[in-house]
Amino acid sequence: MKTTDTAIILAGGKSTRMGFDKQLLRFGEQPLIVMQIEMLKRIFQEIIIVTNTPEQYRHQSCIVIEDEKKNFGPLGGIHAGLKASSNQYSYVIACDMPHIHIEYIQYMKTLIHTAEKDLEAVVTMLGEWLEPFNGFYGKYLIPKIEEKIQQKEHRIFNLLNGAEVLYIPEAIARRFSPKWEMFMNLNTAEDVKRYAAATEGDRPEWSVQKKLS
Ligand SMILES: Nc1nc2c(ncn2[C@@H]2O[C@H](COP(=O)(O)OP(=O)(O)OP(=O)(O)O)[C@@H](O)[C@H]2O)c(=O)[nH]1
Repeated sequence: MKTTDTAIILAGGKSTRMGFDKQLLRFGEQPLIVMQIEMLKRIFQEIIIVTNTPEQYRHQSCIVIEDEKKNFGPLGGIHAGLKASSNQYSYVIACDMPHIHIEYIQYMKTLIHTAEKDLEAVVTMLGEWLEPFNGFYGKYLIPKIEEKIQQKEHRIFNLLNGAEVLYIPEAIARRFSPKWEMFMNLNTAEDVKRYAAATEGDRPEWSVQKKLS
């Protein structure tokens, strides 16, 4: 039985380029990560946040965990999230991605459910480049991630290289998100300013919270 009802939000990064903890980025009344949680709850029964600061989420009805393998970047977060997931496949997104595309997520779920093979991941290509987030990862990958971590290999690209992956071509993904917004992430304060300026009118002003709760 292929189950796809978990979303994992990766929020355990160092935010070095941003200069402040990305988990605290706020647009108007709500932190971005809380907006993500609300949106993802529409289509997922289980939400898992993988963070270094679990105490900040005590008011959220989510599963909140820390990396088991620390300092392995997003791969460590995916590993902890997949282990905690009660579904065979989990959707994975970074906490700095403001555009969640529900139809695209549903499309990927359908690909998993209708695939003849047992896939290990569904991710999208941008030309030759892999988009590691806004994709699905299967529990089958847990031992492979552990092997990579043991080899001190952090790159998601190299993990997927040896796995049964369905790569969605760019042209198909662009039918859903012509300007590629659904893969956009905010790495620097400049990115945030640019994004806020581009969405002026749609998004309330941005700020940084002191803490989430
Ligand atoms: N759980 C977990 N999440 C991580 C880890 N490293 C990065 N992430 C998350 O993965 C996503 C992409 O991270 P990056 O932007 O590449 O890294 P970052 O540490 O947040 O930022 P920089 O320090 O500027 O590279 C973000 O949502 C991060 O919070 C980690 O070690 N553990």
